[in-house]
Amino acid sequence: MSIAAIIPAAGLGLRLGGETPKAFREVGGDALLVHAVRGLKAASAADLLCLVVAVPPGTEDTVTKELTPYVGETRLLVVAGGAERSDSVRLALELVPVEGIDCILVHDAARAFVPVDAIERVVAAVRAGASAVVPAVPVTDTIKQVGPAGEVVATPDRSTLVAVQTPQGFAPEVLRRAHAAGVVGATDDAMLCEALGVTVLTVEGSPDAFKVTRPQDLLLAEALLAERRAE
Ligand SMILES: Nc1ccn([C@@H]2O[C@H](COP(=O)(O)OP(=O)(O)OP(=O)(O)O)[C@@H](O)[C@H]2O)c(=O)n1
Ligand SMILES: C[C@](O)(CO)[C@H](O)COP(=O)(O)O
Repeated sequence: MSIAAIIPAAGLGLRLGGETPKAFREVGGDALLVHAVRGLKAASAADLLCLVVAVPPGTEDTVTKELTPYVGETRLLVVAGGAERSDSVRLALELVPVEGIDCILVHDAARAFVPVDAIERVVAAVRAGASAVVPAVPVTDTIKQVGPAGEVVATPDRSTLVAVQTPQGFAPEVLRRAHAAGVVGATDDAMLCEALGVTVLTVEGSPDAFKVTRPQDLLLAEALLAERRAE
């Protein structure tokens, strides 16, 4: 059995700013999307049967050409993404083969620097029988729940909170059912599974799997990459 991976990379990156869609912004001379593909390939090697990337409409051919040198034997499919992240994942999921896959990973292009061992923990947990797996890290801020006027309503116990990252891993049948259910407003794929009553398991994530979201995240990404290249 093999792995399939979906990379939602169709976002505009409005919080990051700039003219170029976020997945195509470069760090250390390569696009975030290229870094994300390299990470998945490094973690799953020959096991990665198929990679489906959702991109801004109109960029499919360019992205196919740019990613082909990085995928080796893995089958690469590039599809136009949708209005929301979950639409992009759903459109990509439609292209994932049904036969021969025991784990589907969904991985943000924006979390381009996730370490190989974090990816491997997700895959191992799915292969050990979990239906849905998310990498998680402890929350370092105090989190407040607020009301409509910004007033604090509650302070959840921080020891019960985690921040979740990608890649998120799924048993293929569960991810397909979750996306078919038509839930709107989900900000990750695990949330769609939770809506079905599926138990979502957490495994240890990594601070390096931060999501490039705002301009200062690019500075962090450059520093992280320079450190890795110096090792
Ligand atoms: N319609 C969308 C929106 C987001 N994404 C992808 O989902 C991941 C996480 O989304 P986020 O970091 O929020 O990216 P953007 O939507 O691009 O950011 P912003 O909200 O600042 O515009 C990114 O890899 C992004 O490209 C996508 O494929 N399709
Ligand atoms: C999927 C995700 O990266 C998990 O933390 C996150 O939910 C994406 O959220 P965004 O606001 O669309 O970046």
